[in-house]
Amino acid sequence: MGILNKKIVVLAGDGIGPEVCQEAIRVLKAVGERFGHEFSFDMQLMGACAIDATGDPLPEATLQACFEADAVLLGAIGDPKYDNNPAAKVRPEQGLLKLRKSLGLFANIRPVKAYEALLPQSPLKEERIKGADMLFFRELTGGIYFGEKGRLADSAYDHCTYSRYEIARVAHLAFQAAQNRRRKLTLVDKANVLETSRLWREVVQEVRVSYPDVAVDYLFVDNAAMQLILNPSQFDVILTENMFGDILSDEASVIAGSLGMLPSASVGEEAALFEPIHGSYPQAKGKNIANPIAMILSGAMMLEHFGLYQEASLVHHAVQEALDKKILTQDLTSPTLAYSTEQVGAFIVSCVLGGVLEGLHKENVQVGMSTLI
Ligand SMILES: NC(=O)C1=CN([C@@H]2O[C@H](COP(=O)(O)OP(=O)(O)OC[C@H]3O[C@@H](n4cnc5c(N)ncnc54)[C@H](O)[C@@H]3O)[C@@H](O)[C@H]2O)C=CC1
Ligand SMILES: CC(C)CC(=O)C(=O)O
Ligand SMILES: [Mg+2]
Repeated sequence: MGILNKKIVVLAGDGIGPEVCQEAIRVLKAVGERFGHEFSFDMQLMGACAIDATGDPLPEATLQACFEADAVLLGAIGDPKYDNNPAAKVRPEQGLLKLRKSLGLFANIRPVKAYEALLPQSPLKEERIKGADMLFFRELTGGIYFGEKGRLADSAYDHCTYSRYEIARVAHLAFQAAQNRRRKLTLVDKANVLETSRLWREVVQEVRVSYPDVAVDYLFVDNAAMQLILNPSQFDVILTENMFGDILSDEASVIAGSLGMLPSASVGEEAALFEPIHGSYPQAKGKNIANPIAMILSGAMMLEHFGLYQEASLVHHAVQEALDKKILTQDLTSPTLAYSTEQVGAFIVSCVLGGVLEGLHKENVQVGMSTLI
């Protein structure tokens, strides 16, 4: 891969969003410096900060910039003044959902693994989580988050709908990823109760015919929530609908050691967006304590999306170095031993600038994304 010139829109958002974005940008600039790539970063408003500035959680200028970008980096959005006000009509999360829909980001890919260096920190028993390495494919633009919703006199409703097309397109991506991994796919649903889940099973049974080398199993979501903690190593690729994927991947972050460790890529036919799976963690806003690694690894997923596998691998090695040397924020260690958000970012930058390139993967090791989009 030669030298690249990429236009990246950054939606830092709310709470800890700007702090973790700053560290990811530093790391990406270090990658640019090391390899000669030109990354430009265009900061745009989305979320509560956009409501404050314009009244709109996703201003037209932001959406336009995202359409024109090579990729979008998103920190997090959300603010307690909306969370604690059920009557609010305009909310930061509406901006995020509209952005996902407008950019057609139908698949949210969330890798989860148990890092050897963090095993002792986990509240889960080491022997249970050791070696766990899974990849969530969460459908991102359908289901209950996007169905018709409303209030009647004394009740409220949120409709959940899925079409065959919506299920099949994300299922194909998940099967292709499984082919590049350990060739196992688990569909998580609630097909014993929900009609939409029965459609998911039907469509996945059709799609699987094209991937005879991938073993498929089916789990009800309640059982899956338990199996994730009991025996996470049984999972390779987990395919599921929007809300189940949202919930289960936060649960799975306990296996990785912290919600601040999990990155994600949201992809569609035309666009790609990279964001940590966590929210705006408002309690930590401005305190320089948030873990920036989920955001930095989201940047690494963006590098893979650009085909920059060696560069992404260098970032992964730099993160590994931080974990091995215990350069950790307070979610992963005791407050007295903890490093700040900026210190963790600075350490990872120094590893990117000084790390050995020999032996780094030149192919995609994380997700096989080049084959996906
Ligand atoms: N994609 C997004 O922008 C998302 C936004 N939200 C919004 O974020 C706001 C807060 O939501 P919560 O439910 O509190 O979820 P959250 O993900 O912001 O935080 C939950 C807990 O996870 C831990 N945590 C999260 N990120 C961390 C990090 N980088 N480093 C260390 N620890 C971290 C903290 O213990 C925190 O209390 C809400 O307004 C919500 O709507 C929630 C999830 C995703
Ligand atoms: C607004 C929410 C759907 C965001 C969230 O929790 C997520 O995408 O993980
Ligand atoms: Mg979530």
